[in-house]
Amino acid sequence: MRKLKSRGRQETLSEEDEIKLLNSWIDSGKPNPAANPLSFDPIPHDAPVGQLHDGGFSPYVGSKLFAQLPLSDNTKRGLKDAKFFQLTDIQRASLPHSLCGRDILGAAKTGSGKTLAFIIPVLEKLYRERWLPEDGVGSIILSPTRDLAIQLFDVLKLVGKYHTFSAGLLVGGRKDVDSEKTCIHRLNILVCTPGRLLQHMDETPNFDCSQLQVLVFDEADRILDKKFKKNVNSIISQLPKNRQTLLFSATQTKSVKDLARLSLKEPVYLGVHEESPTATPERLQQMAMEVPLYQKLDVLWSFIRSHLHSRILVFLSTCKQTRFVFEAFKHLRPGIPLKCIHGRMKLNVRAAICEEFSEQNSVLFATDVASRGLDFKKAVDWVVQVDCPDVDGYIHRVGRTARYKSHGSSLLFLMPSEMMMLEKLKERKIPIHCTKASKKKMQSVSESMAGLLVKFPDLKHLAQRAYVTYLKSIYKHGGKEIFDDQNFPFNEFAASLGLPTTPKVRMLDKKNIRLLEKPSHTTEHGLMEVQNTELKSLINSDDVDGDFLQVKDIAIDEAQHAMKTDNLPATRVLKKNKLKINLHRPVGTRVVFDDNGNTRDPLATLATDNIEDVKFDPEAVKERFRKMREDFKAKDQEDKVLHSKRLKDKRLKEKKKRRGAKDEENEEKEDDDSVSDNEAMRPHNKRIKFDHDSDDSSGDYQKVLLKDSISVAEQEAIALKLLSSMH
Ligand SMILES: Nc1ncnc2c1ncn2[C@@H]1O[C@H](COP(=O)(O)OP(=O)(O)OP(=O)(O)O)[C@@H](O)[C@H]1O
Repeated sequence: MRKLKSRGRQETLSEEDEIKLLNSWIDSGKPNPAANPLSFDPIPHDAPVGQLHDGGFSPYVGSKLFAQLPLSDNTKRGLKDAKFFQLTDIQRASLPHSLCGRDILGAAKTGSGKTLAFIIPVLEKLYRERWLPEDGVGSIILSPTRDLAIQLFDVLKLVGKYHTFSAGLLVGGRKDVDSEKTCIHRLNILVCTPGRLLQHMDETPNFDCSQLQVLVFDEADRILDKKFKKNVNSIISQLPKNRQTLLFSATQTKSVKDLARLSLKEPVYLGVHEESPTATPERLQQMAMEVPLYQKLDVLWSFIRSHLHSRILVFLSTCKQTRFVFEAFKHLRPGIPLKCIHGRMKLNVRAAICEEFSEQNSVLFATDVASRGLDFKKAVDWVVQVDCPDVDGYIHRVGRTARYKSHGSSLLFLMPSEMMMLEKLKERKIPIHCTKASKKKMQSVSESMAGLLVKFPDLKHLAQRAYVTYLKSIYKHGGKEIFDDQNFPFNEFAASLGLPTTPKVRMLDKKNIRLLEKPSHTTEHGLMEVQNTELKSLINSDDVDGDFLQVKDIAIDEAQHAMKTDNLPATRVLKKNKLKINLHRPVGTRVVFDDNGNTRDPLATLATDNIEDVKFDPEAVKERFRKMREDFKAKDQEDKVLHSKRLKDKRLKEKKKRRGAKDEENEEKEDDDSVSDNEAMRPHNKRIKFDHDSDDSSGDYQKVLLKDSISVAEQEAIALKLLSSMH
């Protein structure tokens, strides 16, 4: 039984009654008696959630059912179809504010329903503004990953299915940019990743966001961090300031520096679980285990072998590691289906794999591409973290289990040098218990791995790359205390992957290049081979998860330098980094083009046109290009402003025209309706109209009219005549 507050009295309703009440409101097609979808009394910013403010009546603060909220029927029906009836904590706390148009900074545990907390206000805002497809972009929902964007788009389609807005999913990795360009101006709600949105802002001429009403950042702290900083700043600079901004995350940023660039207006901070004793879901059981690096695969294998009837999500830190462990374990056949997703896979393949993972008990090896926001259809039983992330990363990874009302467990492997992570987790109110692997159940796989690597050379290559990328990732992210290269067990780790020799790794950072660990075999050929493999893998890498993008340039410089000095075999250089040098033309010679755009021989040009050979001044050229770029940018900006103004005017005109037409139509309809109220009038009016307007006065209709117009006296006279003739 629960108590429901309503006008001046308290009703006690059972859960069943609440649902009945909800259904009756929805089915009756009438608005919720406690709500008017088109008007809102603003709630004071400091109104405590769950209480009436100012002693007065507020129908939605503290609402427990969606039916009690002042939502449009379209949204309510969408929610009902999706079987969303009761509000979660974050929905209950945020919707009353977001529906009033306030900016929100929402923080709530993973799996607590933050998605609906921003999808509903987006739909309602556009509904109340009577947004039409021709009005263009009314709302943008930004997601840090493509996979999460797809999921958000699905929820939007589910809940918004009775609305008439057009919505689009704009994410990288999809090749249909051109078809997006042709229809983007007709989309009202965009769910996108920052990169693709910016691409359209820069490249699509008729893409106009000047009317934007609501901007949403899901996983806001991630989108606002340095990886997306440039893109997000550019996006924000092109959006109108007069908009509503909603930010949600399980690890919300409160950094003034991060938020300042968003121009928020008196944002309401809602940390609904701040008073909770734990920062992670209460139904989540969390364990940590001390595992030396070289035993990680043995422990992971043994864990999988003893949980064959579970759905297990295993996080590793780089794409190569993920691929290697997946491929190697697949050959070893643990007795449960294995799958893997990482950033280098195609988007649709990743989506299909996630779908499959939801359908059957299996193990999914994943990089952090799956760590934020993903909501697998069926509950994940275990989240295993083979490599230790930072605390925020930990919260999001374990958040893939124990979602909404389900239970789940997690296991974190910590190397002896990482044990202080336990303290950091406890400081952030994350209850985690230490555990040990059962010796009886431990099985070693390194020997089998070594056999596999001999049999499958590709796998050996993958193992070497996994080794290199892992070391680089902990070197870059782990900090000195974790990565102590003097005592690091390089050889044992390589052996645990089944590698016969320890690859030599050059740690590259901006300042210095260090060689770590003497290789266990020293033939020059062997050494070269590994170095070159490593360079190649770095240069070719678009390994988003491995985070080696910064290293790329150095690696290329090195490769080029090495080619010059040491005569090392050539290493592939990225196309875009190749210097385009025209060998036939001396450097510093002016290039002259003829009217058709063809280059002319410089000497011939000198002879015929008497043009002086201009000395090449790189600084001057740079300066000229810089100026040209600035001019272009300014011009481009001007054009954009002009274009969006034109579009806006056009839209307003069309809207006015449409509304005018609609009003006329309504007036006509009203006229008609008022006429139809007086049934006797309609045929009469019509007839008169017909009679007077018609040229053809001899028609049937006229005859009927004539018949009708015989007077009573005439009728009597005719009747009398008939009677007398009968007698
Ligand atoms: N009001 C509700 N009633 C029933 N189920 C709900 C409700 N709100 C959300 N859910 C369900 O709870 C699950 C988690 O929701 P959601 O993905 O929005 O969580 P989240 O807080 O965004 O998680 P994360 O922080 O991991 O992104 C989903 O399966 C969703 O369908």
